[in-house]
Amino acid sequence: MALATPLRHLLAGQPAAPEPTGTTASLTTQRAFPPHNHRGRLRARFAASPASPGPTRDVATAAAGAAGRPTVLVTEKLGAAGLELLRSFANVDCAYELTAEELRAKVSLVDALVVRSATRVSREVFEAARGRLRVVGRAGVGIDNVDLQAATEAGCLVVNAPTANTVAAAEHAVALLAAMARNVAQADASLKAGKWQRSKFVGVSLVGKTLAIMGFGKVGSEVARRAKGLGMDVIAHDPYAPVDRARAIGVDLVSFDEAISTADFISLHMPLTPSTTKLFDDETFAKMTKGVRIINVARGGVVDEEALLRALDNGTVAQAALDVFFEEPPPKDSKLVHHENVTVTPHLGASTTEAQEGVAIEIAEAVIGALKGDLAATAVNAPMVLAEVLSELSPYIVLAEKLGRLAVQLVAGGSGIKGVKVVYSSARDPDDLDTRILRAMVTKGIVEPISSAFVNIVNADYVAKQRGLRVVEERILLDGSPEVPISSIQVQLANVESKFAGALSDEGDIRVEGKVKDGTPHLTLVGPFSVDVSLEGNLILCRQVDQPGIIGKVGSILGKMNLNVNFMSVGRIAPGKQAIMAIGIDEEPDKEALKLIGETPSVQEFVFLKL
Ligand SMILES: NC(=O)c1ccc[n+]([C@@H]2O[C@H](COP(=O)([O-])OP(=O)(O)OC[C@H]3O[C@@H](n4cnc5c(N)ncnc54)[C@H](O)[C@@H]3O)[C@@H](O)[C@H]2O)c1
Ligand SMILES: O=C(O)[C@H](O)COP(=O)(O)O
Repeated sequence: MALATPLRHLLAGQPAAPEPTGTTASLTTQRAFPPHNHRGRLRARFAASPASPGPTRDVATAAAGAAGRPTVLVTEKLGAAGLELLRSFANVDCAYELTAEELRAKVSLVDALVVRSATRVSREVFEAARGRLRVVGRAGVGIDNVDLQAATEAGCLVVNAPTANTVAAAEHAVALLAAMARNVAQADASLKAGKWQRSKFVGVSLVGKTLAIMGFGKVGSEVARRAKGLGMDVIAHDPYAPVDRARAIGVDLVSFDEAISTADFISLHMPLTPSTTKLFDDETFAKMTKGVRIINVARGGVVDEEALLRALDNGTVAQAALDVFFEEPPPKDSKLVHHENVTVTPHLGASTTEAQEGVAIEIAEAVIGALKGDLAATAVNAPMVLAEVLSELSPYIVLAEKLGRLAVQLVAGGSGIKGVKVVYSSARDPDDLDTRILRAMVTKGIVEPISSAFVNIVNADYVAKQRGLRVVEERILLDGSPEVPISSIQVQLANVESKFAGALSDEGDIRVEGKVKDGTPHLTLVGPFSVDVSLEGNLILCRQVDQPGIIGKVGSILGKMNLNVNFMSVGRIAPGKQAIMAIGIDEEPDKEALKLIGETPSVQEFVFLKL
C-alpha cells in the first residue's frame, strides 16, 4: 500500500506522464476558491508529529540514507552548527561570491539553495534550475532578494529564518541610535587621526525624546522595548500591527504623518515591498521636524537616498545612521556614505555570533524539513499547515490526487475541461477542516496526466489559474462524529464528454467519489454507480447489463493473461439493469487483453485507467 509517500509528494512534483490520446489540455475559465481563514491559526506553531518527525540529526540521516542524499548549495557564509546539520542530511556545496552566471550554472545541479541577503535569486535562476530546485532557504528575514512569484511558478518552496536575528537587529538599531546621538564613529575617527575635538562632538540626549518606530513587527517592537528603557517616548506607525501588542509595551500606534512629523528620532523597521519602496522621499522628509535623526536597519530601498542626501544638506535631517543601502555594497564614492552627519555599517544588523548560529540552525531545519516533504512553518510562498493536520489528512491527500487522476482519464478527446468541483462530505465544522492541500492534490491529479507541468502544494493554485482551470470546493455537512475528518471526497468535471459514458452523472458531469477505509483510499462511486475498489495499481471499468457470468468471463481473461486482480466490485442501478464492474489489477494489461475484454458479450464499454 502506497501511503508512506504523500507528504514528500506535496512538495516534490514528479515528472508528468505522457499526454494520453483522447484527453485534452484545453482547460477553461478561471479559478474560484473560497477563502480560508486558517492562516493565523496555522502559523502559531509547526509541531513535528510522529508521522512527520522533526529534523533531528538521527532522523535526518536516516531519511537521507533511505532516499539518496540531496544536494544543497550554500552561497553565503552560514553558522557552523547549521552547516553541520545540513551536512548530516545532504551533500553541501559551499560556493561564496558567485557571479549571477556561476549561480545559474550551478543551480540546476542542486535540490536546495541557501542564501543570505547578498545573493539575488532571480527569475533567471529559477529558469536555470529547470525544475530540480525544490527549496530556497533564506538564512534571515528579508526575502526581497528572492523572486517569490518566479519561485511559486517553478513550484519551488521558499523558507526563511524569521526569528533568530530579531534581537541582533534590534540591538544594532539601538547601538546606531546611541552612537549617532553621541557622534561615536566621528569622534573615534577624529581621535585616531590625532585630533582632540571635544567641542565639535557635543551630542544630543535620548531621554525624554520621541522615537517613532516605522514598522512595529518583530524588530520594531524589540527596539521599542529597549528605547523605553532608555527613557524615550515611543510611538509607532504600522497599518497592520495589533493595537494590543503596542499597548502592552506602552507604545501608541499613530498615523504615518503624525509619526514622522512629531518624532525627534525615526527608526525604520518595515519590509521592502512595492508599497514601501522609496517611501521616504522628498515629500516625506519635508513633513519631518527640522533636525530629526533617522536610523535604518531595515532595507536601503525604503529610502530615496538622493532625497535623504538633500534633507541632510538642507538640515531637515540632522543625522542619519544607516546599516542598509539601496545598492550593497554602495558605490565607493557614495556621498551619503561619506557625509559627515551619517554613520554607516555594512549591513551588520544580523551579524552577531549568536544570531548567525541561530539563523543557520533555523534555516537548516526548515530546508531539511522541506526536502523531506514536510511543509515548513516558515514557508513564505505556500500554505502553512500543522504537522498534525498533515498527518491526519495524509490518506485523504492520496485519495484526492487519485480521484483527480481518475477523473481526467475519463474525459473524451477534444471536449476540454470546463470546471472542477470538489465536494467534501464531513461531520466536522468547516472551520476545522483545512482543505487547501486536498484541493492542490486534486489539481495535481488532473493537470499532470495531461501536461508537462508538475504540480505541488506551492504552485497548484498558480498552475490551475494559468490553465484557466476553475476549481471550486463545496462542503456537505453530515450528522455524526467529527472524529473522522472526511467521509468522502467527490470530484466532478462539468460540461465534458466522457470516453466512458457510465461515469457521467444524471447532470452530465464526470463524477467519481472515494472514501478512506482502514487508511486506504477506495473508489466508491462512478457516475451514478456505487462500487468499492481499493485505489491501488490500475483499474478497469466495464459497463454491462447486469446478468450472471460476466464477472467470471472477464476474470478468466485476466487470469489467462497472468494479470493479478487485487480487487473487484460490481455496482448496479437495479437487478438486470445497467451495472459497472470495477477491477483493480496490479499490472498493466497489454492490448490483447484489453481487446478480449472489449469483445466479451454484454460488455457495452470499458476503460483502462492508471492510478
Ligand atoms: N539590517 C539587518 O541585518 C536586518 C536584520 C533583521 C531584519 N532586517 C529587516 O528589518 C525589517 C523588519 O524585520 P522584522 O523581522 O521585524 O519583520 P516583521 O515582518 O516582523 O515586521 C515588519 C513590520 O512592518 C510592517 N509594515 C509593512 N508595511 C508597512 C508600512 N507601509 N508602514 C509601516 N509598517 C509596515 C508589518 O506590518 C510588520 O509588522 C525587514 O525589512 C528585515 O529585512 C534587517
Ligand atoms: O533580513 C535579514 O535577515 C537581514 O537583513 C540580515 O541579512 P544577512 O543575512 O545578509 O545578514
